[in-house]
Amino acid sequence: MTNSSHAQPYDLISIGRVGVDIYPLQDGVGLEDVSTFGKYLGGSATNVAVAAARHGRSTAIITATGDDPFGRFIHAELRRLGVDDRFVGTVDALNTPVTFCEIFPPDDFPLYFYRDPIAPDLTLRTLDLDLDAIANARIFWATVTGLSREPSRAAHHAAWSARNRPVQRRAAGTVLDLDYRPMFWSSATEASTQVARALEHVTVAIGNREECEVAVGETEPDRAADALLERGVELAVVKQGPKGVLAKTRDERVEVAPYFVDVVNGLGAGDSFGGAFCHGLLAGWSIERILRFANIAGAIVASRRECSTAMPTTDEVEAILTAQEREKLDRVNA
Ligand SMILES: Nc1ncnc2c1ncn2[C@@H]1O[C@H](COP(=O)(O)OP(=O)(O)O)[C@@H](O)[C@H]1O
Ligand SMILES: O=C(O)C[C@@H](O)[C@H](O)C(=O)COP(=O)(O)O
Repeated sequence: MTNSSHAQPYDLISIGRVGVDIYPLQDGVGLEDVSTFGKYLGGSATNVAVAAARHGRSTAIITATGDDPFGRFIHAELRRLGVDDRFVGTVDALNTPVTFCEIFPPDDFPLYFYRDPIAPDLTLRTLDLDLDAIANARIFWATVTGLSREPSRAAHHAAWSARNRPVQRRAAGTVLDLDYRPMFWSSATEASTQVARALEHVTVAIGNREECEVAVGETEPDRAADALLERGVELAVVKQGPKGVLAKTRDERVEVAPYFVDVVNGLGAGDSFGGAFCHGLLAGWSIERILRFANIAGAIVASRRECSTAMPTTDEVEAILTAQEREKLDRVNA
């Protein structure tokens, strides 16, 4: 996987989990009582690439599957959803991971990951990476799960070195999704240690309140954002599910209220938020506009069952933004 033949730098390259989400078609019951399931492309980093592709961005995912029918499904879905699959490796000896969830709206969506003995995406090595493509990508998105095991952890650090090397400082558009899934770690303390090392290399950190606690020991959004800025990131984003989102830079604080929806399945909202956030960053929007757009994109996915195929188009999000602005104007003029 060296010497990318992709002529233009990608808008977004993400690295991390891929799998098949096997989600119940019944709500409010445990997996023991579910009778039918849907099959969807999944994995947090993959979902982010799909989300950005839905906004017209050129994206690729660095990951790996097993050599099996689910692996072939993943390649086909990536291509169908507009994500370049050239950096998706195949590990013969491992199965493609599958992920089940339970759906107890509005706020309980337990996940069951089947990634034993190890997921192919955690076996990624530095020599599997196209470091030129990573260095040139306008945004490089990584998640904390990729730091949970070697050789994936070393590969992530090699990727950050490739981006930061020419000028010996953090390259713009280097994002760490604080995504913390406790089942992938021996302890929260070990995760905190690895997140601290990673935060030395990135310019943007995004996480929910629980993830901020693992990252910097804070759950209160303002304090969490401040602590992330103290670690040297330029932009810290604290997602708060149905309570909206806060972002801070050294000179700016922006908070956006939630866009209310009837929640079907909250899983994937953060990934939709992430892909939409990257679209806004690439477009050069103000932080406020980025957050308002991404907030709606996240809420839309919370109102749908699945993740990857639920990602909204730009037009869907813009239509809601326009309606919100019209309502605001009507209120002012009333
Ligand atoms: N129930 C919801 N209602 C409205 N917006 C939501 C809801 N859940 C998520 N969102 C939007 O999506 C963003 C990301 O969701 P969140 O659940 O905080 O992330 P994660 O899935 O990473 O935990 C939130 O900051 C918010 O903008
Ligand atoms: O992330 C996974 O491996 C499973 C995902 O496909 C799942 O949809 C999910 O949990 C999404 O994560 P979130 O956006 O942080 O809720």
